Amino acid sequence: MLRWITAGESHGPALVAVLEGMPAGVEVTTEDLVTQLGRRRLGFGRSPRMGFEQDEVEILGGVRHGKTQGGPIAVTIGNSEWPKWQTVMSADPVDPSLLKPTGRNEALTRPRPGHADLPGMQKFGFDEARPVLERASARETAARTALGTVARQFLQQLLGVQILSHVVSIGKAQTPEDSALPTPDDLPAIDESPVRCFDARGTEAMVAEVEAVKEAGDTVGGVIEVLAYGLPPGLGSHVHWDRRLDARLAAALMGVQAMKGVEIGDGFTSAQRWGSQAHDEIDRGSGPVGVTRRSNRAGGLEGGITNGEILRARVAMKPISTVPRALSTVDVRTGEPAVAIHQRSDVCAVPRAGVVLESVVALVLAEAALEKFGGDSLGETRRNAHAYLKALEARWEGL
Ligand SMILES: Cc1cc2nc3c(=O)[nH]c(=O)nc-3n(C[C@H](O)[C@H](O)[C@H](O)COP(=O)(O)O)c2cc1C
Ligand SMILES: C=C(O[C@@H]1CC(C(=O)O)=C[C@@H](OP(=O)(O)O)[C@H]1O)C(=O)O
Repeated sequence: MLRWITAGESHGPALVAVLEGMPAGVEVTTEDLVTQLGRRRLGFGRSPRMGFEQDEVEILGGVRHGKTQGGPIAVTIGNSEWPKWQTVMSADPVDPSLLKPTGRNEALTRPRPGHADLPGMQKFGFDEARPVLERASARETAARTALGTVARQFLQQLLGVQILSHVVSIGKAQTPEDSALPTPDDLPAIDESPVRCFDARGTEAMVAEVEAVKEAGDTVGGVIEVLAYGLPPGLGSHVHWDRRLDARLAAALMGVQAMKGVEIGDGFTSAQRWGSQAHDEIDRGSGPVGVTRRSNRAGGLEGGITNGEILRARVAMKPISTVPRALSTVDVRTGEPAVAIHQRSDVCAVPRAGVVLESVVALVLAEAALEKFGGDSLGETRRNAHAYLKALEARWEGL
């Protein structure tokens, strides 16, 4: 069983993350984490905070001399902005005279439509939004990105699995329909693109969209596609709803702040097709286990089980709810109409959300791989995986 948990607030001293159940012997370094966290800070439309805040990553446990040890892996990501927030976010009681109701101390009583502010205040009985937004904030995604990096390393070292993502659309600006699917060879191009879009035609239109939105004092969402190459058939299971890998991927993807829709493979388009045009016909072929598909409309999953094709999941991200041209709300202190809180925010976080989605997919796939193959060390898991793949191939011998 693989388990992951995070703690920490957006403006607290640090985020904390623990990954339990990773076998020993997986190569991972602080530098690997820094690389993925760096990708999360990039992208056109990002918040000013991404420009000045640093992710101060430290591996506190579970890794020694660049290899996992089999115990829980503990990571902290310090918030370099913490000194400015020490009083507001102090864990211990502070002298009330230090909490003058100005600047950072101002009570956040004008909840933002679309953020967790109002339902969080109602649920927990808070009279302002600070305690809600601190934990709802997508700052937390840095912690999942760090843990996802360990999962990504494991999958890569186990079976050469590669996980990547690209931006399919921002607002109405999209990658042309006939664009080829990006492959691991395209990774540098995707990472260097301002919107991490594979197709240059799409990139230009998307940059223009973000610029127009910014100019209008608005925000915009979009669609990101996550791809996993090199997965074997047989991860996940059809036998029960909570073992189905499509269900587990959807939960993990929707568990990322602001994600409002998940589509596996051709998902919604398939609902408009007839069956003969919706499925992936099977051939004997040169694939690693003796069969291939004529298409991949299912996105690599049938019956909640990987089928050996490329895994494809598309995720819809809503526009950021901290809209500069502030939206109408009610001040919960006075009951009067008001404009919602706004200090700063991302105009569009779609490009930088891609690495977060890749990371949660990596965690779910690593968990599914460990269920299938077991093992306390990478070597053992790998031996088990290779024996399984050999047996699948042997199925066709003499036929
Ligand atoms: C990478 C990333 C960056 C985000 N940046 C912001 C932001 O700057 N301002 C904001 O209001 N929401 C931002 N969000 C979205 C909020 O965290 C999210 O809308 C909020 O927690 C409410 O959750 P929900 O949208 O899932 O309902 C971001 C989300 C992600 C994934
Ligand atoms: C800090 C990060 O994202 C933050 C996510 C976020 C939100 O409401 O989700 C709001 C913004 O923070 P602030 O309100 O302090 O400007 C983003 O910058 C990060 O991703 O590291």
